[in-house]
Amino acid sequence: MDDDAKWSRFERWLETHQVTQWKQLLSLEHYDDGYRTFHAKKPISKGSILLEIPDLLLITGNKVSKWLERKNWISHKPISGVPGILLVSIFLFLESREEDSFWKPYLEVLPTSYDLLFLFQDSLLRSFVMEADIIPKVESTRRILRDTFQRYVIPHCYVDDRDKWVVLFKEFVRCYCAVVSRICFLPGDIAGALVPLGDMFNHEALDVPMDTVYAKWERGYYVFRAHRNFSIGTQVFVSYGACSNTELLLYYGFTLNENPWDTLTFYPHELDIKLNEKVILDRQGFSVNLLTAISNDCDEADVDNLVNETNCARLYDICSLLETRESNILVELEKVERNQRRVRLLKSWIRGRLELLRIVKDMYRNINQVGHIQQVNFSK
Ligand SMILES: C[S@@+](CC[C@H](N)C(=O)[O-])C[C@H]1O[C@@H](n2cnc3c(N)ncnc32)[C@H](O)[C@@H]1O
Repeated sequence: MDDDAKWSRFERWLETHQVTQWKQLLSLEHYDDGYRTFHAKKPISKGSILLEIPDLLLITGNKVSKWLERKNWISHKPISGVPGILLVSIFLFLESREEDSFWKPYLEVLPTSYDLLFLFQDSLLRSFVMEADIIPKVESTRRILRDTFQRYVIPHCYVDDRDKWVVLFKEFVRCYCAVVSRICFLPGDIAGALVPLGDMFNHEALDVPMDTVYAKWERGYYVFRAHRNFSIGTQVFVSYGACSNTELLLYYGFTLNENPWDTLTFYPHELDIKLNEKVILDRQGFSVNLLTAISNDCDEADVDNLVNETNCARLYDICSLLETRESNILVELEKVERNQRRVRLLKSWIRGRLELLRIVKDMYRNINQVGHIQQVNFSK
C-alpha cells in the first residue's frame, strides 16, 4: 500500500470515530520526507479548539500496562519496574505486527525514520558533540533499549538467527522513537498518551512559559487548543515545552534557530578552570556554581548580587573560550563530506550554541562596562 492509500485509510478510521471537525480549521501538509504539519484554513484565535480525539483512539501507558498483563506478556511484578515509555514501545511493536490491530491505520502513518541523538553514529558524536554527559545519556538509552528488547520482546518472538534479531530490534527502536517523540502529557498516566492526529502538530518555542495548558484531557477527549492566534495559511504549532536544542535533539531529532530555551552544559575542567561540578549556561548567564566559584565573597542565594560581585570580565573570557571551542568544532564539521541530515542537525545545534554565547557575552560585557546589572533581566 502506498503512502497516499495509507493516509486515506487513516482519515477514514478517524471519520469512523467522528474525528472530522478539525477539517474546518486545519489542513494537513505532507512533506517529501514523510513528515507532516498543520496549517490554518481560517484565522484561528487563542483558546479555540483545534482538535478533539476521543479516549477510544488514544494509546496510553495505563491502558498498555493492563493489556500487557492481561495477555501475560509481562507479569505484574516486572511491569511495575519497566518505565511506561518502554511499555508503550513494546505495545506499539506488537501491535504493528498484528494484521487486524485496531490501531493499524494510525501505526501505518507513523514516520519510518528518526534522527534522535542516540541514533547518530559514534564517530559523529564523539568528534563533534561537546555537551556534558551526552555520551553517557546516549549509551544508557542504547543499553536500556537492548535490555528491554532482549528481556521482554525476544522471548515472545521466534528468532532463529542474528539477521532476524537485528531486523526486529530496528523495528523496536523505531517504535521507541515514535513514542518518545510523540507522547503527550496525560496526568495520572504512567507514560502519557499517543494521540492519533494530535501528534501531527509541530513544536514552536515560546518566549515566556505558557500561562495555561492548551493540550489536555477534557470530558473524555484529548483536546488541543490554540495557545496563540494563527493567521490564515500559516503553520499551526503547539509547544512541547521549554526545551533546549539538546533536549530537542535527544527526544525529537530536530533543533530550532533562535531557541530562547537553549542551553550549553559543560565541565569547567575542560577549559582548565578549577571546578569539578557541571555548569549550565543559558540566556541568563552561567549557573550559580560557576559564579560562586569565581566571585568575591558574597551571599550565593542572591543571583543578582552574585553577578554584581563577580568578575564579569572573567565570565566574558569563559564565554570566549567556549566560543572558540564551538567554532573549531563547526569548522571541523564543515569538512565532513557527508551532507546528510544528521550532519546538518549537528551544525545547526552548534550554531545555536554560538548564538547563545554571543548573547551572554554581550550581557557580561555590558555588566562589566556599566558596573552593575540593571540592564539585565534575571527574572526567569
Ligand atoms: C509529534 S511529531 C509532530 C508531527 C510530525 N511532523 C509528523 O509528521 O509526524 C514530532 C516530530 O515532528 C518533527 N518536528 C516537530 N516540530 C518541529 C519543528 N519545529 N521543526 C522541525 N521538525 C519538527 C520532529 O521530527 C519531531 O520528532
